[in-house]
Amino acid sequence: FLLVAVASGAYDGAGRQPISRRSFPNGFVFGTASSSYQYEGGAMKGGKGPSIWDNFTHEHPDKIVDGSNGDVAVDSYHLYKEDVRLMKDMGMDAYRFSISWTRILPDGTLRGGVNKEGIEYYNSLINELLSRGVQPFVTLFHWDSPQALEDKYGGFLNPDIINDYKDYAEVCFREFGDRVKHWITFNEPWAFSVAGYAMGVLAPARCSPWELGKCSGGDSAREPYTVSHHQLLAHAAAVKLYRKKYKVVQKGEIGITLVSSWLVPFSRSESDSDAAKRAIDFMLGWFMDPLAKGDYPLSMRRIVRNRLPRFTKEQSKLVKGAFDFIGINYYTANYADNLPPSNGLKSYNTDARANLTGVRNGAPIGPQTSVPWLYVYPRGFRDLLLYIKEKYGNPTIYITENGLGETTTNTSLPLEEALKDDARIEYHHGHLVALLSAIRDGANVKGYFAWSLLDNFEWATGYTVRFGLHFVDYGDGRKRYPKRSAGWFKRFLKR
Ligand SMILES: OC[C@@H]1[C@@H](O)[C@H](O)[C@@H](O)c2nnnn21
Repeated sequence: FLLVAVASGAYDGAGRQPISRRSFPNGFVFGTASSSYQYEGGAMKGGKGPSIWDNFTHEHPDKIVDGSNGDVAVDSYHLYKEDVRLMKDMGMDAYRFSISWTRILPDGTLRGGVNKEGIEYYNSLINELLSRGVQPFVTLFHWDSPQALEDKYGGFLNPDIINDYKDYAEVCFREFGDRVKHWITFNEPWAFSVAGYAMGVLAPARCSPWELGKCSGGDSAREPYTVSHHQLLAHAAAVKLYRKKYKVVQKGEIGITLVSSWLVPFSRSESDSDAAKRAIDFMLGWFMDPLAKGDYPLSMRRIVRNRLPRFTKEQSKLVKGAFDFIGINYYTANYADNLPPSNGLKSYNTDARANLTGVRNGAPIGPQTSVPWLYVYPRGFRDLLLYIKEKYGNPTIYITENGLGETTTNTSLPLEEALKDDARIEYHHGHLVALLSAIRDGANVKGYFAWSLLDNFEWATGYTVRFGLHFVDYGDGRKRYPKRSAGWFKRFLKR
């Protein structure tokens, strides 16, 4: 068996369970993932309008660990052909990237005009992918909403954005839908709402004054719920449009990407078990319940009460079933420790009454990493996927992100050292084994995208955290160098 495994290239000689593309069902899609603000650069080039991330990084460089921004990022705006070559060289089947709303509609609205250079850039990228046999999976919104709409009516705080988002989506369906067959409307509405409006640490950095972001404006008790509600309604409007006007001819599929950690009760007590259930409702159920059942989870209704928006009958029908697939981003797991009800200040951050921690009595839930929130816990990947299977009727799933980052402030590390990312190989191997186990137990997963093809702009930690299968030399023209993990994937993907 070992000889066969070695011969097939599956066994990488490191004592790991042999696994390769051939372990997965026929037609299973392997890819890498990226996003426009983190990769493209060309932030003011080619007719692109400013996004809230251009505004946030330039107005508040102090809120980014290294004071950096995505003006150039990893310059995929100019180097995308090299990127496609790298993913092809690994043997990847697909590439998940996002379109910048303001590269298509610079002031966010159709009335403001379509930017032809933006259309041209994405046509070039899509055509380059297809010419190399790589399928495009396109995310329409990965947090970089138009600054003009923020200024005009408060962005996602205002229901007006639903129509502007639908118009933007239609331009993309019309211009690219003949070649793009997999659409993701939103990336992680949870992260956009919580980091942007409850904690206030990511754009547009709104929150109650006592919260982490020490924001100048916002309300952590209400705005996260309003913004999530509008993302769900905008998502449903785009799905309805795609199904009504484009799906029959273009024959593509459309879904949404959600993120969830796996939550393990801190103790065997019933209160901690309930805390874990509440915590997953407040992170995943917030979106999966409306999409699968037409309303928010009962646990949220009971706690958040009149701060939680209501769906009209019409809206509930629009949202329920508004997906052909669900994208799942999985990275890590936490213990959930019950918190007693408090009469203190209200905030999304405390509503679930669950203290989330990676450590229990001094022992981490899994190996810690140099990224504070990321503990390695592949078991949670399997458990989360089987939880979704049981609770939500086994929807079709793509794993749209899974990956390991490391914090590297030491810029003088020799290049050959920087390429030795055995921990990343271990991480992906462990999670692919867990994924295979969930699939063998019936989870309906059709693909897996590693985050990320390249090191890139990691939001509030700027360029100090690297998630790439390829090292990017920020000191030398953003040159790309395959790390050991790229070589591992090449062997794993060999047909
Ligand atoms: O932090 C690493 C990555 C980010 O770079 C992605 O933009 C985001 O979709 C995400 N969600 N969870 N983890 N991630």
